[in-house]
Amino acid sequence: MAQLTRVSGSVGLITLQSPPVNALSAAVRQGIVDTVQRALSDPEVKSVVVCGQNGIFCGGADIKEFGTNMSGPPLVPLIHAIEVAHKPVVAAIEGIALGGGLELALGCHYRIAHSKAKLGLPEVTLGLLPAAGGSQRLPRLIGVPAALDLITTGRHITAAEALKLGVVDQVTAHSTVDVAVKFALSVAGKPLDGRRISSLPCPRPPNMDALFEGVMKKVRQSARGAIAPIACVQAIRAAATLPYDQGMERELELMASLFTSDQARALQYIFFAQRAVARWSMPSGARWDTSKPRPVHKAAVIGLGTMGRGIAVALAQTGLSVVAVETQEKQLMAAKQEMSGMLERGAKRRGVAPAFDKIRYSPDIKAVADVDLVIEAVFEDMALKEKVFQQLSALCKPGTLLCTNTSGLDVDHLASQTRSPELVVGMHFFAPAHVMKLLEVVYGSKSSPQALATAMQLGKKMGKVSVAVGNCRGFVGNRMLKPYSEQAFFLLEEGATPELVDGALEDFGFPMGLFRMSDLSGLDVGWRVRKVDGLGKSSGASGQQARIRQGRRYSPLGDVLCEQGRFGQKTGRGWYQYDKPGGRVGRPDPWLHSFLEEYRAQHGLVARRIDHQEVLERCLYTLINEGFRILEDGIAAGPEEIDIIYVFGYGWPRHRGGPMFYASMVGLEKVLARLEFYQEAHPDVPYLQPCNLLKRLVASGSPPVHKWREVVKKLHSQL
Ligand SMILES: CC/C=C/CC(=O)SCCNC(=O)CCNC(=O)[C@H](O)C(C)(C)COP(=O)(O)OP(=O)(O)OC[C@H]1O[C@@H](n2cnc3c(N)ncnc32)[C@H](O)[C@@H]1OP(=O)(O)O
Repeated sequence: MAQLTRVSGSVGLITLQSPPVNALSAAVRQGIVDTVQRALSDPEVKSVVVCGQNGIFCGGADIKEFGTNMSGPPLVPLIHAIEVAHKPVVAAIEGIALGGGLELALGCHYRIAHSKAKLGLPEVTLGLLPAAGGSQRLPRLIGVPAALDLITTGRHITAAEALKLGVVDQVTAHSTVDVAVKFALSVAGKPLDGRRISSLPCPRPPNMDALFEGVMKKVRQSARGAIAPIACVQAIRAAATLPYDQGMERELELMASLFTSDQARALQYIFFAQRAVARWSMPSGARWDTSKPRPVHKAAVIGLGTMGRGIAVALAQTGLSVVAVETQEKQLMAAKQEMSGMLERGAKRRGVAPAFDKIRYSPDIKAVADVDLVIEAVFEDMALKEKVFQQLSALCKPGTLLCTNTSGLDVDHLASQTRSPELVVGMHFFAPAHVMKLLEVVYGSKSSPQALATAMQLGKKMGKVSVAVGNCRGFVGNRMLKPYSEQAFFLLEEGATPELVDGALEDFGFPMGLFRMSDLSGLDVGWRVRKVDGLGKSSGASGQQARIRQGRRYSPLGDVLCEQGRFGQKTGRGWYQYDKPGGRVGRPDPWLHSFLEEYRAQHGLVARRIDHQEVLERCLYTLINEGFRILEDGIAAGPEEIDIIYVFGYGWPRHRGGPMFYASMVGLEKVLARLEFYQEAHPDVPYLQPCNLLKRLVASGSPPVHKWREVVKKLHSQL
């Protein structure tokens, strides 16, 4: 909806009214058409200001309408009608002007923004392009290179940057609407020819072909298979080379191919999933909107290894007072030095002063006495963590929340070491903790809703995408990774190479295949865990028996490499070879290929041809199958939790929407059939056994992914 009022005698003020972000729903578009028409035909109105209700200009097209039978007036002619108006129209931009919102403002003759406003064309992040003239008007207004940057990244810019680039004409720290109305009065009756962006020539950059070629190459590389960024470049090229009308035709044509694409559906699913996971619930029925978080002003981090350093820096950057505890003097000094650098670089990037004074370093764990929350980040060793939790329980003031940054150890067991198990939760950060967006917040069987609410709120404050999950070995992310990596090892045994497996996964869209990733994080990490689990020691025996552990198929390949000191990048050798220890560029290693051949011969394995499809099906479908088990076990409340964890923490390509969404796109019948097929071929691999929930969903006609949450809820209520 939109409302027209007359202010200051002769200014027609059009206010968009559609909370929470004044998105351009059918009703709002109709409202704009009607109010613009009335304002332009009213002889008393000499100029017009467009603004949004509640200090928010406009969040763009109503994403909820996509995928429905869209009705109401389309945006392009609506914006065109504003641009060709004979009375000046001024956009008063407060809060946000995003997507269609900014395109609407670009159709106005003047743009005035509040200093705190954010502007952008984020359509690419939803699998689209700015197709209400944005791809044609923006390059005409600010030039091709700047438009390429904004449109292909979808980044939001500040009002100050918008002014510098020429997106807006003026920035004010006062009431934007008042300033815009005053300005509208001053330009009433003045000629508008130079103010209609579509009639401006697009500035042609020197070496235009080379520029577009270079940008296209860069975009293709970073897009990892996403089609929207490429279409954005093509649309801007049309702006730079074609007259406006033809450019608009090209924009429409490109948008048509994106609008109904699976990628757009996947990206829009992720947009809503990210918001859905913030509305967490616990099996007890406790929910985000009924559980009050405790205030956290002061926090402590125990253990200043890589994770602890990142967590402490992230907390300090959030504005909290932090006590950073490291009992080993040498490690404390090293941490202090590195964390100062991290704070300095972070502050420089954000244009603020470094938060050095927010962190107090201490070698003594007693320094936690007055904090509101502790995050334990010591080495991943249960005995050590047990001891720390016993100490924390004795030292902290009553009511202090105790969190463990473990990547998979039992939160309930740690809680049992304390006097107040209801105050214990897991906070699983991802390295580097001050950069990575994902936070798995793990509630144990005794965690109180308030404890979970506090950790979730803290995560949000830290700028993390926080996902609440139940307690089990590996939680959601690492638990699903296990069958995935197991299949990759089996594929090597059966004839694949690390580069073949990685190539398939990277073509799918992962930034790094499993073996490349394993070289980066260190092969010894998993080896240590396997040894604790009673695996991880190569028996030296040969034949099939050597590859059966604890009653199931097991591949000792990774263990054998570790026994040879091949830990990955840090030792210069792993699944790949590197120029030197610490080298970053991995090359296929002939030694490893011979080693695989010898290994197969030793174990009576005959190599066969493996293609990309088999790699994807075996690695990804077992991971998805485990995702269904996680839903069945009630560890994640819905597929959205799993998908957000994989997109934000595990490099799953966003344009494929996360593993569970991907399964729904592939078709659950197909996933089930392929799992059954592989299970028949490998009966000694339990992870290939299709899980009951998957079978149940297929039997009930494979409902769409947004219905799974309800199915799972029903399933649990029947138990
Ligand atoms: C015809 C095709 C044309 C396409 C052109 C386009 O315009 S595409 C859309 C371009 N716009 C965007 O991509 C903006 C998306 N929104 C955001 O980035 C953020 O929501 C925000 C506007 C920056 C606000 O962020 P904030 O953190 O303050 O709040 P939330 O993200 O939680 O959002 C509040 C609720 O508003 C819903 N919402 C936001 N934007 C839209 C939108 N464009 N359409 C529909 N709904 C939107 C959001 O889902 C939240 O709703 P809840 O029900 O509370 O979850």
